[in-house]
Amino acid sequence: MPIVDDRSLSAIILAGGRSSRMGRDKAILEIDGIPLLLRIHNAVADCRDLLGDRLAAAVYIVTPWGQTYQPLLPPTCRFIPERSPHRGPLCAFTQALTEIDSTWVLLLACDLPNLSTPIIQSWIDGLYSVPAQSIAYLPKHHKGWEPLCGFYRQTCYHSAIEYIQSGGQSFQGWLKLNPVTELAVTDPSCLVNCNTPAELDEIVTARSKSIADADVIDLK
Ligand SMILES: Nc1nc2c(ncn2[C@@H]2O[C@H](COP(=O)(O)OP(=O)(O)OP(=O)(O)O)[C@@H](O)[C@H]2O)c(=O)[nH]1
Ligand SMILES: [Mg+2]
Repeated sequence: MPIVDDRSLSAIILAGGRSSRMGRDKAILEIDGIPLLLRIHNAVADCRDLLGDRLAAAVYIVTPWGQTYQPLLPPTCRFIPERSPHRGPLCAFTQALTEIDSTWVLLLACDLPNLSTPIIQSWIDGLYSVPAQSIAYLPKHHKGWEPLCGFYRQTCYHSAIEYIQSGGQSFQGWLKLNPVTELAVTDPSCLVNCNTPAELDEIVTARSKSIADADVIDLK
C-alpha cells in the first residue's frame, strides 16, 4: 500500500484475545454502561489529528468476531477479520498493517478503560518529533515497553514480518531488536488494563471514588 501522507495517523484496536484470565469476553464488559471496546474506540476516534478528513477510515478493529462487535460500534469503524485467530497480538497487528496506508498507527488493546481523548491527543502532539530511525513511540514500564498502547510507523511491517518468519512471537522480543523512542506518560494510571475480575473491580471502585471526590469538591 502506498504511504499517503507523512503526518497521517490511523488506529488499530486488537480484540481477538481469549480473555482467559477474565473468564468472559473483555471487549464487551461494561464500565458505566459502555463496553470496553466502544470506550477505547471512542477515545481514539474523537482525536482531531486522526487522518483528518479521512476520519471514516481511521479506526480498525482486528478480531475474528466482527459480527459480534459490529453492532456495538459506529458504522464508520472498519473491521479486519483475522486470518489466523489466536496467534497473538504481534501476528494480528502485522496482518492489520497490510491494510493501513497511513504513516503512523496507534496500536491499542481493547481493555484500556482510563485512556481518554485528551491524553491520546497530547501523545499525538509529541509524535512528529520522533527520530526518523525509531520504528515506534511507546510508553515504558519496569519490565519493558508497553506495546499495546502506543504508536508505530507503518514501515515497521517489514521488520515485524521478518521477526515472525524467524519464529518470533513476542512484542518485547521484536522491539528489543529495533530503535524505539519513549513516550513519557505523566499519569501511569491511564495505562491500566483489566485482565482479571479483581482488576476490573479495582478499576470500577477507583472510578466511583474519583467521581465522588469530584462531587465533594464541587459542593465546597
Ligand atoms: N486480534 C487479536 N488480538 C489479540 C490476540 N491476543 C491478544 N489480543 C488482544 O491483545 C490485547 C491484550 O491482550 P490481553 O490483555 O492479554 O488479553 P487476552 O489475551 O484476551 O487475555 P488473556 O487470555 O487473559 O491473556 C487485548 O485487546 C486482546 O484482545 C490475538 O491473537 N488476536
Ligand atoms: Mg491486558
